[in-house]
Amino acid sequence: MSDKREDYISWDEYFMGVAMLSGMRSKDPNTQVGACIVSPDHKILSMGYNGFPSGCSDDEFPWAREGEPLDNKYFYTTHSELNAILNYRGGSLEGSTLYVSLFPCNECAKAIIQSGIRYIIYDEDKYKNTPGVIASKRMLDAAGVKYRKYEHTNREIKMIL
Ligand SMILES: O=c1[nH]c(=O)n([C@H]2C[C@H](O)[C@@H](COP(=O)(O)O)O2)cc1CO
Ligand SMILES: [Zn+2]
Repeated sequence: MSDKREDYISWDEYFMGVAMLSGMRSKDPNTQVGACIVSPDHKILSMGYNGFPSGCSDDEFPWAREGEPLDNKYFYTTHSELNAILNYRGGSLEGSTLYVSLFPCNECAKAIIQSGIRYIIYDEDKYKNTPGVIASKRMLDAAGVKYRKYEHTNREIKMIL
């Protein structure tokens, strides 16, 4: 008879939890996105969140959503998924799974496909009606990258840090 704990978190809760924790590092005042890439044997390979590239100061580059292209964030932010892919220095991401708190855009979809990620588990899909996300799904479908929505369990996790 085993004395194993029964209320441990599931793989999905674990990896989406890590993705969400990573997103908490984002300085974006409007949307914080986190990503976690996992190997087929459940090992975390990489993590990322949305932010400016190294050397581009969060205090000097703009976080605005509006204004001239050079004066808002969109030219400058690296998306969480791309950061997670680029943060991986170990070799191949072939066959891996991406947990991400927001459905990947078309630019990230290209990087996901080309890096060999085969599965996506996403939480929010708040830009689903935008051309970027429609194009993303079109490419992911064509390339055979599977995606599914994360199912919330409503488990509350409290950490005192
Ligand atoms: O897939 C994504 N991954 C990702 O990290 N982002 C980032 C870029 C921006 O910093 C922010 C989106 O900003 P906003 O929601 O204010 O337009 O989220 C945005 C997307 C778009 O789907
Ligand atoms: Zn993106």
